[in-house]
Amino acid sequence: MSLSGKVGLVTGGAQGIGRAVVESLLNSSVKVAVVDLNQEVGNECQVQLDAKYGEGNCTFIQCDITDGDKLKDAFQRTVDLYGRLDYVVNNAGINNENDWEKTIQVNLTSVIKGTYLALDHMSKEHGKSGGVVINVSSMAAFLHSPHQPVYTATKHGVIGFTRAIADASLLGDYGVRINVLCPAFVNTPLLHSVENEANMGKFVKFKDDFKQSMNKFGVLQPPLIAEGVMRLITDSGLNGAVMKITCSKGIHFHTYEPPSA
Ligand SMILES: NC(=O)C1=CN([C@@H]2O[C@H](COP(=O)(O)OP(=O)(O)OC[C@H]3O[C@@H](n4cnc5c(N)ncnc54)[C@H](O)[C@@H]3O)[C@@H](O)[C@H]2O)C=CC1
Ligand SMILES: CCCCCC(=O)/C=C/[C@H]1[C@H](O)CC(=O)[C@@H]1CCCCCCC(=O)O
Repeated sequence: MSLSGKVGLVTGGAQGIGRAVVESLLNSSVKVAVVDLNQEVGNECQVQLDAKYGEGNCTFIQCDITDGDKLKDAFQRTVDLYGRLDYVVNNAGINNENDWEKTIQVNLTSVIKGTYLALDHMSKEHGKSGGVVINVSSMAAFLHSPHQPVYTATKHGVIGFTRAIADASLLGDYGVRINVLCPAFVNTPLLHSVENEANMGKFVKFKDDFKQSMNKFGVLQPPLIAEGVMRLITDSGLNGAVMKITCSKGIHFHTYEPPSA
């Protein structure tokens, strides 16, 4: 399936999982907007991606996704620059049990806003030609973590929201497939935040337990997560899917029992 000529937007795309996703999209000839808070890492990312993939294929847009107006502008700038929008990956996330309200804003509220903005630009309801949204949750949504109660809550929320809006898209014939991705531990800068009291708050005292869990379950590399994202984009049968990625089982899907009367 050729993705050439398509346009993607990835939040938190300047490093970690988001950066790997951006590179997979560029490798498939998709033009990409890299939306990220971090100006310095974003500039560095732009220079490296221009050198590797050629200028004009991606653009870094500095944006705090918790600022609704700025997020709206980032979407509009992407469409103004590349003429359309086909794929949105709501990936940016933080781990901060101290400032837990911020964690809810970044990990859940902004994912909801990003999904609604994606629909504004892609839904047939608005005369657009459809697309795919992928929201990044975590295996923390399945294995409740004593180190991260609010992080865990946000990741549960992302799954609930995504499954419900995916059903709405199907019922309303929006032409947009909306899926959720739940990785286990991934080797990115986020994982190092487990050491910091500033991030973990009073739960920092459980950091050894957290590290034991990483040793037990293993740590994935970002390109495998990007492979999962590409599958969610290219498999036209997937809507409301909950993809899990773990060391033990690789890429697989969560199945839910059908509701009984
Ligand atoms: N690393 C891991 O073990 C796992 C990560 N995840 C999820 O994957 C996603 C990506 O995480 P990583 O790549 O590991 O993290 P990371 O910390 O390496 O990268 C996150 C990126 O998001 C950006 N960002 C943070 N707050 C932002 C804001 N307000 N506005 C715009 N950009 C912002 C950062 O500047 C950074 O470039 C997150 O949603 C995370 O919860 C899920 C499961 C495991
Ligand atoms: C320092 C914060 C990084 C947060 C990254 C993340 O989302 C981690 C999630 C783990 C959470 O801390 C505890 C968990 O349950 C999550 C990962 C669990 C991996 C289970 C793998 C199971 C399997 O291999 O079958």
